Amino acid sequence: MGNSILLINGPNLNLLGTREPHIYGHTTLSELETSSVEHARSLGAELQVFQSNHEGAIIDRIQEARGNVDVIIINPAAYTHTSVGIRDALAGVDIPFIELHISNTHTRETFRHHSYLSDKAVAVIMGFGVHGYGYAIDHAAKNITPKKAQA
Ligand SMILES: O=C(O)[C@@H]1C=C(O)[C@@H](O)[C@H](O)C1
Repeated sequence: MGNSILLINGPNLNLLGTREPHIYGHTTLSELETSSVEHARSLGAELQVFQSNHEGAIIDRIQEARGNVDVIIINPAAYTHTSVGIRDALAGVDIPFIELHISNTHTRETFRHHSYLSDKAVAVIMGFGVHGYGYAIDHAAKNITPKKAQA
């Protein structure tokens, strides 16, 4: 069996498809999650999906991943720019993660230019729209060796 991947989407991404489609596109969260699971499976990997509008719920889900997830792909959405807690949770579980954004945050408001996560991420993917999720899954499935395998 290939890598176990956890995909986490943060606040307001449950509105994908109708939320500012000129920025985030017309794909719904359900469509995105379904295609992501199928894409991971085609690469021999297993993908779990999670979305929450609540910082603590995201932190709890990250903590639950310790010992049973090989790679995390996270679009923290607005919490990218505010959350030390999510940063600390990712560091605490010691699971490699890819930070993902649908938009190129550096072309947007200045408050979106800083991320509390990027310096700890294996990689940051942004600006490719929802196609970025496929790119992240490709890398997570094919190019990241689980830490347990490194021991
Ligand atoms: O592009 C994205 O996926 C990110 C999504 C959000 O909801 C914003 O708060 C971030 O600033 C950007």
